[in-house]
Amino acid sequence: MASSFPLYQPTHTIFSNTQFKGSRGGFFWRTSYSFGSLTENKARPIKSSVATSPFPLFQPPHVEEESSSELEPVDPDFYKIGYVRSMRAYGVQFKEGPDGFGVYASKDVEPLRRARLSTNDFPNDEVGQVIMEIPLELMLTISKKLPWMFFPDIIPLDHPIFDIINSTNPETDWDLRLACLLLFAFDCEGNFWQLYGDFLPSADECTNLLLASEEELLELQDPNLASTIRKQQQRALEFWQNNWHSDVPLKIKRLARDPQRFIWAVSIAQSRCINMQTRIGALTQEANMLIPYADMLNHSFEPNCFFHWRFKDRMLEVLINAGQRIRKGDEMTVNYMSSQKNDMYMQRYGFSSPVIHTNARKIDTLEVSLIGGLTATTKSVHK
Ligand SMILES: C[S@@+](CC[C@H](N)C(=O)[O-])C[C@H]1O[C@@H](n2cnc3c(N)ncnc32)[C@H](O)[C@@H]1O
Repeated sequence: MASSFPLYQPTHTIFSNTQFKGSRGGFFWRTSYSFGSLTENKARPIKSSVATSPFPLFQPPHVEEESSSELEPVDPDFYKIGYVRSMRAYGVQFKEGPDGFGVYASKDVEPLRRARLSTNDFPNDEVGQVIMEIPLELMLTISKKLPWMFFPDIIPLDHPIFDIINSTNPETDWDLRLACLLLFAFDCEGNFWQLYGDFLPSADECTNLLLASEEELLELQDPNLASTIRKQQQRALEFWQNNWHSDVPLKIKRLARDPQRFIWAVSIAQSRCINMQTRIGALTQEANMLIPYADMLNHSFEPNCFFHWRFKDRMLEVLINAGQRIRKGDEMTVNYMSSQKNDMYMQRYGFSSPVIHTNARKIDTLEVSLIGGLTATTKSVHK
């Protein structure tokens, strides 16, 4: 145990006022991302002014005139790496702004008259209501209950990371488990996450409070929250110390050579995990998932989008709420955790909102899962 271990100090954090006004009226504890900053965890490429050769099969959505100078279109490679693996994005662009990456409408969308629960029922002319489709193969998924399962099946049976994951409690240690999977995926030659990792927030960009220094925690207005975070930092550190000690084989060692790398992976898991019930064959199970592209959606208590798991072909789809009118340039948002307290948002995502809204529209929301992360919902709207 090394409780005095100095946690990673962000290089450019300005924290004197503890919490900062976010662009959506909420507050977050760090300054907004610095565009193009170089850090130990790879900086996220931003729009390059140099023309890139067009991708032969799919073109990233045409970059329209910016509605706000604050938003930077993301590097075309961000689309390409997903498109070649059957990710699809319709009528939206990914852009980088004050809250990091976000998803924005690239065209107006008129409201649908009625909601549908499955895009399998969608006639072609209504497919525009789906803004993203992400295949299971791209996700990092681990079941919440024993016997645990993960997908895709990237870990060889005899790999020691198996034992490390098996030593965890599936219900409470989902973040440690996902962090292990993520670090393993980064180490797998040719794995999609090696490429997608370039677009994840680095340690000094990620706003999850696990990455806060002691100095920063002392400035938090809520001492209980600070103490919760200290315990979580300690838990992650102890996990790394127990499993990444000097005798472990190189194939484990190289996944997280220092605790900062592991704690960064845990903070990515905490701030980007989506909980869903998935059905693979006859087996239905609750899973914690890192879902590329969908994890770029920012939060709103009045979201215009929601997630839907399409059982038939194992796709996550992101749909626009039926009845919702979208204007070109609007940000597409989901509700991360309805009915959760603000300190949970601060802890997990690094921002809080002055008001937690209940949705005023007449919507039935069936929450597939409520605990610990972005929640997949299916909705039906009353006429
Ligand atoms: C699931 S990620 C969303 C994508 C993220 N913006 C990015 O750049 O990767 C969650 C993180 O986005 C940011 N975020 C999402 N919604 C926000 C909001 N309403 N206000 C401020 N920050 C938000 C926070 O940094 C949060 O930890």
